[in-house]
Amino acid sequence: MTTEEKIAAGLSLPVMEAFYTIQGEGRFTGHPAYFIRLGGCDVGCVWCDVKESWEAGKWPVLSIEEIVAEAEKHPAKLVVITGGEPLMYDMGPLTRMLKQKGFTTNIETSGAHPFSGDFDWVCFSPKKFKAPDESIYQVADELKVVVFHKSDFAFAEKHAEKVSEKCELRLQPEWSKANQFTPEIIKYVKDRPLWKISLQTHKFMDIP
Ligand SMILES: C[S@@+](CC[C@H](N)C(=O)[O-])C[C@H]1O[C@@H](n2cnc3c(N)ncnc32)[C@H](O)[C@@H]1O
Ligand SMILES: Nc1nc2[nH]cc(C(=O)O)c2c(=O)[nH]1
Ligand code: SF4
Ligand SMILES: [Mg+2]
Repeated sequence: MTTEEKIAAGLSLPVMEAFYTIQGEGRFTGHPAYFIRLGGCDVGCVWCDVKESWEAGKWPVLSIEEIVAEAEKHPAKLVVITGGEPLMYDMGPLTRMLKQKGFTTNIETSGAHPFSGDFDWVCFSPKKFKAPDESIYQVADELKVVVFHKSDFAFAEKHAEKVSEKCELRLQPEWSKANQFTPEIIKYVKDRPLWKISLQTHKFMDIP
């Protein structure tokens, strides 16, 4: 099999970085977790905080065996797969291997590509820059909308109408606009308690 064929089969993946840290955002904020950041994203968010991840070809391609062996070196059994956009790849083989080894598998995704993989928790963060694939709405456990502009509240409600009833709803201030939008998000959530606030707490702690 060529490297391209292995990537297409989800048996090897471009890995920008992998690191053991504390989940800073969303439902599992505060939980120690091993992050696997895959290279490659075609969504193009103007405010993306990892633009260097976008070009897949820049990053080393590792086999899923190598990726899982690194994850096993850390005490927490929680893995967060992020990127880049992880759903550009078939997440089936990597997530099945992680689960066989006893890991809980979480994903951070824009949902812009068809859903794949065996995930215990799906954090769906839709973007105006590339519409989500319809496959994400039924599997999302958490809808996490980044607020960068006042129109993002209506954008959030539009996606909230399409997710399942059990899906948790969160608003997260875009980091550079947090001073401007956090007061509006606080008021919004107090008035509409189906929504919760998510902050990028790792940035306050100055950890990866
Ligand atoms: C870098 S993305 C990678 C995963 C996937 N591409 C996605 O967007 O969900 C990880 C999370 O960070 C959020 N994010 C990215 N840049 C941000 C910023 N400047 N401020 C707040 N959240 C941001 C995204 O919305 C997403 O929830
Ligand atoms: N600590 C920490 N928590 C995070 N939660 C989601 C992140 C991401 O970039 O996907 C992230 C990240 O980059 N660092
Ligand atoms: S989808 Fe995620 S990784 Fe891609 S540009 Fe947007 S925030 Fe960045
Ligand atoms: Mg991040």
